[in-house]
Amino acid sequence: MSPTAAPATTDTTTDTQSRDVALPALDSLDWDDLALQLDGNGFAMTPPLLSPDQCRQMIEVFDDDGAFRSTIDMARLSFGEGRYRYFADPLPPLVQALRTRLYPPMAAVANRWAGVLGEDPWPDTHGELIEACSAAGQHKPTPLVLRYGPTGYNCLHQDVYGDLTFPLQLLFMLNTPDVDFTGGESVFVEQRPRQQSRPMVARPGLGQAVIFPVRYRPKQGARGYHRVQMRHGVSAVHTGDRHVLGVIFHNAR
Ligand SMILES: O=C(O)CCC(=O)C(=O)O
Ligand SMILES: [Fe+2]
Repeated sequence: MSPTAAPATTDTTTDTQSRDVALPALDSLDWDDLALQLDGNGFAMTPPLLSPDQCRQMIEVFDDDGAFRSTIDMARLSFGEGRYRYFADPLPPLVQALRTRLYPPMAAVANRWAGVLGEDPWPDTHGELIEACSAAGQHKPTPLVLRYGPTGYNCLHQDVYGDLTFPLQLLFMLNTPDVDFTGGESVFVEQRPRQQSRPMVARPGLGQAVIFPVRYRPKQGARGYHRVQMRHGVSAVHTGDRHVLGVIFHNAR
């Protein structure tokens, strides 16, 4: 570090490092197309956003105990089969960069949704969202890495961690489907009011992300907009290992 550099606090160190993370595909994301996918199907698939190297780094960090604040054995809690680990603060620069750089365009979608549903608007920056989380007693980071081996799966759920729930989240595929693993589809079930539920499946490739609602999204009906609930999970992995990076924007209690 140069002698003129500002004194390092954990936060500024992470922010400085995260500004240097190369994520060129983020800048050319077509948010109009992603919003159309979200409004039409309830989820949106991006082009590859992470490089194969970045995917490998995120898989390797899974075995670094010091990087995580908590580890969940899914079978023990009847959540499914596999393990996931929540990152500790300070987040790895890549994860911090994804959270801060993806938040503003996601907040634009979230604010359009809030508008039609008559809900309060979301702040423009992720820093402000994290301050609002702190004020609500939600201090713990929620980004996580999940590892499923053969027979591993994840029951349908919603990632709610307190009163404050930012309405959109992402998952990043860290392996190559049909090469590193088989099975293990991302599953979404949309629960429509007074109607049967709609199942959907996504198969993101290496480095691709899926954007989806944490709890619900607005859908236009005959009498204006209503909320359509969504849950997500993973079908059984048949062979190999499947790793995913989950980016949730709100913090946890
Ligand atoms: O492994 C998956 O595809 C789902 C991960 C998940 O539940 C999440 O990222 O919140
Ligand atoms: Fe989840």
